[in-house]
This record gives sequence, structure tokens and C-alpha cells, in this order.
Amino acid sequence: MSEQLPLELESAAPSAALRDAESLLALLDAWVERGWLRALDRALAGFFRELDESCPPLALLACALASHQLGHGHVCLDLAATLVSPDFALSLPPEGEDAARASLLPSEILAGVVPSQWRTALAASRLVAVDGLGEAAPLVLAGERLYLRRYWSHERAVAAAIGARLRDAPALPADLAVRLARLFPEPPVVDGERRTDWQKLACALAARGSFSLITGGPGTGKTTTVVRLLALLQGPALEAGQALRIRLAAPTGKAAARLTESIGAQVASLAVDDALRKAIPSEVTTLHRLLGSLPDSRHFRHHAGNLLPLDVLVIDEASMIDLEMMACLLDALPRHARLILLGDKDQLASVEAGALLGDLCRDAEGGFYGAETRAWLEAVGGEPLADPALREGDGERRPLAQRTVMLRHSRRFGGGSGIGRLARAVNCRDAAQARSILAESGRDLHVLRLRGEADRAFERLALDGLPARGESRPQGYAHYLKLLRESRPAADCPPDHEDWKNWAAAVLEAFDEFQLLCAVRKGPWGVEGLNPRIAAALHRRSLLDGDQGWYEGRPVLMTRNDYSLGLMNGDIGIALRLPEPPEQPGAKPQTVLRVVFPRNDGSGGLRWVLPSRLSAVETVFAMTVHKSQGSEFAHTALILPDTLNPVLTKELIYTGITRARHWFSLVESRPGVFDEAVRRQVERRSGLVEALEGRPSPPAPLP
Ligand SMILES: Nc1ncnc2c1ncn2[C@@H]1O[C@H](COP(=O)(O)OP(=O)(O)OP(=O)(O)O)[C@@H](O)[C@H]1O
Repeated sequence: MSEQLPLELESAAPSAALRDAESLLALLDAWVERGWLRALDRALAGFFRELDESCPPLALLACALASHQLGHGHVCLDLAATLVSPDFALSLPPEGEDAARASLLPSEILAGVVPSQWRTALAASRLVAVDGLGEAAPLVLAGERLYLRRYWSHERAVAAAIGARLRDAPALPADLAVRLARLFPEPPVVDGERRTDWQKLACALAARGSFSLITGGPGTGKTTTVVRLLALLQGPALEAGQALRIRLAAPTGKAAARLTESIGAQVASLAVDDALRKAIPSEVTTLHRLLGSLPDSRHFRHHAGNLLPLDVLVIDEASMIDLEMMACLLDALPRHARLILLGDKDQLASVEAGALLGDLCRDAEGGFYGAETRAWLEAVGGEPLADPALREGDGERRPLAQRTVMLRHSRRFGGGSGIGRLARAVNCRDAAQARSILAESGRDLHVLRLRGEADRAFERLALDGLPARGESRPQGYAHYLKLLRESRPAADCPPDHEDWKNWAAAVLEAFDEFQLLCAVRKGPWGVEGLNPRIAAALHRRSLLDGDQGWYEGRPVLMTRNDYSLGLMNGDIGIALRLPEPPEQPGAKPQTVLRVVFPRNDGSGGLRWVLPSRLSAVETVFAMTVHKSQGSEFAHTALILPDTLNPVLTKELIYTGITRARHWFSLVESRPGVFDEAVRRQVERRSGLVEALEGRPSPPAPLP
């Protein structure tokens, strides 16, 4: 990697901050003060200095940066990638700060440092285990990746558990091809052309092993596939009198609720006999509930010593699973159980460290099936694999690819859908194509270019949505607030009357008609600036009684799990004024503000919570794209900031666009930011695939 750095940099004098440990710690203090590093990252370097007084400054810096990277979702610090482009790799300066005016940038501090020098400095400290040797060392250097030991151990454990499952070959029914043909009677036809039935092949591959991956964009039929897969697995088990214990899970409550609904509908319409239909569950739980969260602990009730009682586990929205959660899950999974991960590999990864699905699906696009896999798929599928996207693979070298299927045809966003075409162009980083699709501004796309911060067109979009298109209308926030007022039950309606529940459920449903998504938190175009702005605009329009503190109609997002209230991080509730039973008979009825949340357990029920009991909530007129994962809204507006910053990547834009069910609006505060963001790709650094398949990670991404 040192060849990539210009020679004059290699011989440059080291930055003054790297001269000794004191100077380095002073630099870290300065970074903490500016909000560039967390106090935790600095404290770790200070602690390591105490443990090893001779620890070289470059090693202390690496330690603080490895911790900093965890906060940005990377399980390790990749030395080589960091040296190629330090500020981009470390996402510094953070959003909202102008890089041009910043000083003491990582690129300045690390100028002249080469990977071999950094590795040597790390290897010189007894706090670093090189390639895992040295059990007690708190840091592990594996090739050019530096880990805090816990994350290295998680990565190893996940690779070992998946690796073992990839070698499994469970018994298959002799008539597998017939059963598959029964479940998939019609081959897909797109634009009059017959296509490979990837849903059928996904079922076949998933049945063939005890670990499988099914990836695909929105509406490509993942849920449909999994329901038929469960029928394929459960059918022979029932016939043998040994029904499988099947569990379905998703990372968030909202995703679990959405899936419970769509799986329920799919199971109901499945063309199988009643006994089999009844043996396929449709309730989707959250991963935390499945594993049994323990309050105030990162541990779970289920683990290697208390395994999950199940035979098949399906996890949807798997792009949101982080490394630690996956390690816990695999630890608690009985060895015989099948694990099927479903999700969209192109979406943003979890906020926590690790990008499991993206890492594991690295080969999904090209297929890379070995000759044996291909021949088997053709035999059970009953037709040759003719998809031009497929590339030749070697089953021995790419075992993961032999268990991965990518669903390629979106039934929701067909060829004519602007949202679908825009999402595909963004996914390919084709900014020019994306721009021309937006310019066509079809029925489902809209672009709003703002003229400065005060442009009222923004409020009009956020409050009123867009003019009606055909029979329906892309709404804004005025819609749910009008419904709140207009369909409120009469004041004398008894507090325990069903009408209150129905009204609250309708308000929650109407709120889902529109969501404003932001790329960033800070600044005028981030959630922190836009939430008060929208609340004030709604207040001015008399749609809200207030815009400070708690007021009726305030939508809030849970920012932490609260097990005592049964609410999970990401749940959305709305404050409503409700009647209270009078304290004494005949007394005047009182009203009280309560926050109503959907139960998110598939029951359609509601939870009512007093605002005073909610300690970790924020207003959610504007929501970050990260938080929106697993949710969909009829009309979604994505607003981009006026300066480029490290979070603006094609993954973020793609995730924002694909939250829209029917209409997508792009709000641009400055031209060009969208196009630049589409060209940039985030790649999380990890050694998972290398640990699994002995293949090196792809080259470091360039900004
Ligand atoms: N093989 C099929 N034949 C007919 N219709 C199908 C088939 N597969 C999927 N569909 C329909 O296409 C739509 C999208 O399918 P599905 O919900 O399974 O996709 P998904 O990938 O799970 O979507 P999401 O992105 O919302 O999770 C549904 O209306 C479903 O009924």
C-alpha cells in the first residue's frame, strides 16, 4: 500500500502531534473539545498510555481512532484505507463543519506516515496482539486492520459459526423439484419475456443448507419467497409428524409490525392445505425480544448455555443487524437450526458497528455459482440458468455465494416506476441518469429546489404535500392533523368507548402518509433545525396548539428501548388529548395528554403512555434516513443539506428513496449535492469475508 503514497510524503517529517505521547494526547483533547472525537475515544488512549508507558504515539492514535471508528459503524480501523484518505475514512471534520477552514485534520497529522510504519508502531506495544497472538492484549492487529479485542472476537465467532453452517448439507425431500414446481407454478414474465425464477431458486438454495441469504430491493418478492420457503420446509416435516419450530424476527419493532402484516397476508393466500398453512407462523418478533433482553445489560437470556428453542429462524431487514447482535444470535442458535437472512444489501448498514448483510452479499450481484451449484439449481429449477448478469464462480473459493440469491425483478416498482428507476440509477452511482429520471418528473417523482433557507416552498411541501395525482394525493403533515381535529369523538363520548381507540389508530395511520427524511442531524437542513421549523409552521397555521414541550399532535420517536413500557428504539407515537374518567360521579370530565403508540406486535393494539414517563423521545416531523430503515411511507421527502459531508453517500440516498411507497420528493437546498452524494459510496471496513473465505477485502474506497 505504501506505493500509493507519493515519495515526498514518505520522507516528510512526522507531525509535531506524533512526537511524543503528551503531544498526541493534547491533540486528542483538542479533537474532543471540537466534538471530533468522543471523550470515550480519548480516555481509551489515555488508559492505554497508563498501561504501557512506552506505547508509541502512533499506536495511541490508532487506538483512539479504532474506538472512534466504532462510533461510525466500522468494526475496525483499516490502517491502509485511513492513510489513503484520512479525513474521508475517519469522517472528519464531522457534519456541519467546513473542512476548508479546519486545522489539525487527520490528513495533516498522518501526512508522511506509511502503513508499514503504523503497523511497526502498533506491534511495538504489548497492548497489541498481532494476528490475535497474545491473549491478554486489548487490541488486535489483523493484517492492516486494528480491532478492539471484543469486536475482533465477535467477527471471528460470526465467521466460525457461519463457516460451519456453510458446510452443512441437510437431508432434502427426494421430490424437491416437484414440490418447488407446485409452489412456483408460473415462471415470471417481464415485458413479455420469460425470466429466471429467482424466487424459486432462492427457496431451493435455502432448503439445501442451514445458512442462506436472500437479498433484493423493495418489492422484489422477499416476503413471498420466504413464506413459500417455509411451506417447502414445513411440508415434509409435517408429513413425517415432526413439525418444525419456526420463528420470524426483524431488528426493529416497526419492521416487525410491517412484516407481521405482510407475512400474514401471504400465508393466508398460500395455495397449500389448511394443516400446512396453520403450521406457518406469521408473527414477527424483534431480535431483542427473541433473544430475551436483560435490563441494563448487553447480555441476553438466550445464549450458548440456554439455546433458542427453534429449528428455523428467518430474519428480515437483515441490513440493520450489527456485528455484536449477530454474534449473540449465532451463539444462541441451536447447531441444527437453519438461519435465513433476508434484506436489501444496498441499504445503509446498521448504526452500530458492522455491515453484515453488505459484507456477506458481496458476490450477490454476479451470482458466482460454481459448476456444481449451477447444475443442481438447473436440475431442481427445471430450466437452464440463462440470466446474463451471472458470472462463473468457484464453489470452493466462494462458499457464501453458493448460499446466496439476489431477487432481481421488482414487482412493486416495475419498469414504468420513477421511484424504481431512480433507485436503480442511484444504486449504480449514475448521477447523470438519476438526474434525467428526476427531470422527467413522472407521476411519482418530484423535485423542489429551494432558493435559500427562508424559501416558504419548503413549508408548503412539508405541510400540504403535492397536488393530487389522479385519485390520490401525496400528503404533507397537515393531513394527519386535520384528521385529528375533524374526526375526534364528541366531548361527551365516554372515556372507555371504542371510538377513542379507532380515532387514535386512524391518526397514527394518517401520520404514516408522509415523512420528511434528513441526511444529517445538525444545521438548518438537519433534524435539529427542521423539527422546530415545521412545528412552528403548523402552529402558525393553527394546526397545532403549541410548538414547545408537549402539545397535542406532537409526533415523537423513541430513541432508546424502554422495556418497562414495552417500547422500542424507533417506535413512533403521537400525543393526543383524551378524556379521563371523572374522579367523582357527576364531576366534570377531565382531559389529559397521552402518547399513543402502535403495539407493533401484529395485534393492531395501542399503548397509551403519559408524556412524563417518556424520557428518551424526540420530535419526529423530520427523521434521519438512518432511523427510517425498516419503515415505509406513502409520500417520502428527502431533504439534502447545502454542503457535502461524509454521511452523504449513494447508500443514504438509495435508502431514502426506497422508503417511499408511492411518491418521492427530493428537496435540494443547493444544486449539485445530490449528484455528488450519488457518486460516493461508503464501504465499511471489516475482515468478515476474509475470515470466512480467506479472500482479502476489496481496495480502500476513494471519496
Ligand atoms: N411470485 C409472485 N407471483 C405473483 N406476485 C408476487 C410474487 N412474488 C411477489 N409478488 C407480489 O409482489 C409484491 C411484492 O412482494 P413482496 O412483499 O414479497 O416483496 P418484498 O421484497 O418482501 O417487499 P418489501 O421490500 O416491502 O419487503 C406483493 O404484492 C406480492 O404479492
